[in-house]
Amino acid sequence: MTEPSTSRIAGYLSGFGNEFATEAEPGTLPVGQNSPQRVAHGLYAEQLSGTAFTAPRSENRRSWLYRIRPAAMHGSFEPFDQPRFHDDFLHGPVTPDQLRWNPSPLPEAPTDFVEGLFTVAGNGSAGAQQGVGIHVYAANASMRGRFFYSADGELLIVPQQGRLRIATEMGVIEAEPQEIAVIPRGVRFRVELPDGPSRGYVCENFGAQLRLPDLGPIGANGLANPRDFLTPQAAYEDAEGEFELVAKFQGHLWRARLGHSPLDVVAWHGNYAPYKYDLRRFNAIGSISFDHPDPSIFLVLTSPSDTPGVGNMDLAIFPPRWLVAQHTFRPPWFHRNVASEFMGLVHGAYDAKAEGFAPGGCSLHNCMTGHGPDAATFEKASSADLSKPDVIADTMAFMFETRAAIRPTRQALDAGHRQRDYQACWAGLKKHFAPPR
Ligand SMILES: O=C(O)Cc1cc(O)ccc1O
Ligand SMILES: [Fe+2]
Repeated sequence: MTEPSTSRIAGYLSGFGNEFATEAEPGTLPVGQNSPQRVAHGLYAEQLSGTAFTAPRSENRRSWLYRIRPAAMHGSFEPFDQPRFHDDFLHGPVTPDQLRWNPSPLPEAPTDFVEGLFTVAGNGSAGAQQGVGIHVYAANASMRGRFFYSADGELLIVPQQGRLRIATEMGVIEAEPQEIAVIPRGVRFRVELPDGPSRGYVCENFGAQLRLPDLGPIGANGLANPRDFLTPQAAYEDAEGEFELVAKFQGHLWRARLGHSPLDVVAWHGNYAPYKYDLRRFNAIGSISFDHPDPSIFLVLTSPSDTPGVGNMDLAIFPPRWLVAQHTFRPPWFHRNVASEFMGLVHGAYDAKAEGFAPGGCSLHNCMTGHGPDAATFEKASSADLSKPDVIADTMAFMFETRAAIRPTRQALDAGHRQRDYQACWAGLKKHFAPPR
């Protein structure tokens, strides 16, 4: 069986959540209607909804796909054995410890994206339509003859090492480290690894779809700007053969036989589609007077919960920036938060941790668990010369922040690459207290 390649890869369509219209063959999209008696070029029309039909117009997401064969055509599903990727967060012990992991080891045996997913933590469930699954992937092979979708949540993919070529039903996304890609719930795709061994993070969002946050007093521009979000143009493959469709459904993986490539959408229109965003485009806003601002200033995307202002899940990043605050401890302060924080490092070093937090690693600081700068960072920043600005260059850390506690999985707690001595990074903080006489 030869692997099909997408027939046409054009550029991207720009904007967040737009009503896009794109066709890989001219004259495919019906004019003035969605479902004509016969679709042009002998295609099938199919609607893919991402919100309830009756969701308010501002929230409503759906697309119309014009494809060679409908998505209904596949064999029956049977369990697919990949036990490292799941959403069983309820059975592991939940510790209030600060937790940190070294970068996930890259595999030696051939391992594709689906096989290389490893669930680290999460909360909520697909059934409850709230919470997140937090996974890392470490893979060295392109998916061959295999396609995947999650019916449980949209997938926010954060590559850390190696580019991803994500061929989806709606077109091809190429995402490199320092970019993110979001694949909506249900959209089928194949991940190819043009750089070989690759690693990254995935947040599977069971709640409301990610969106740009309101900007409040920041104004009409800033943080992540809508036009920097890129959605692929339609691209299709017309291939028959022995293929496999892997689905994540209610926390479990399933496989079904397919006699054709499901990436056979010749044209589509709508506002439910994958997208990518280059985190280096983020317009960081920070303190130009004093004090370190709350990390909400670094919000890229948010999945709202049913409580206004409280995210089911937020994506924040810590990009390169200048630090100029006066009479201020410039790095992140010591803190305990009501929200729970999973962090990863895509590139460089993170300003609160002098060592130990390596690119490809991750940390988890749960609700009300104390954390902050390590001892070396504290000593350095406490005596830094504030008459000069500091530049934080060559760095890209991120945080998945959730309202519910993030429950680590048993396999993550037991993993050889967990740093069992993580707390030691604060052990050297000296007692400086000198009471006034
Ligand atoms: O814990 C962390 O390092 C993340 C973080 C960064 C910051 O600048 C302020 C608060 C916060 O939780
Ligand atoms: Fe924090």
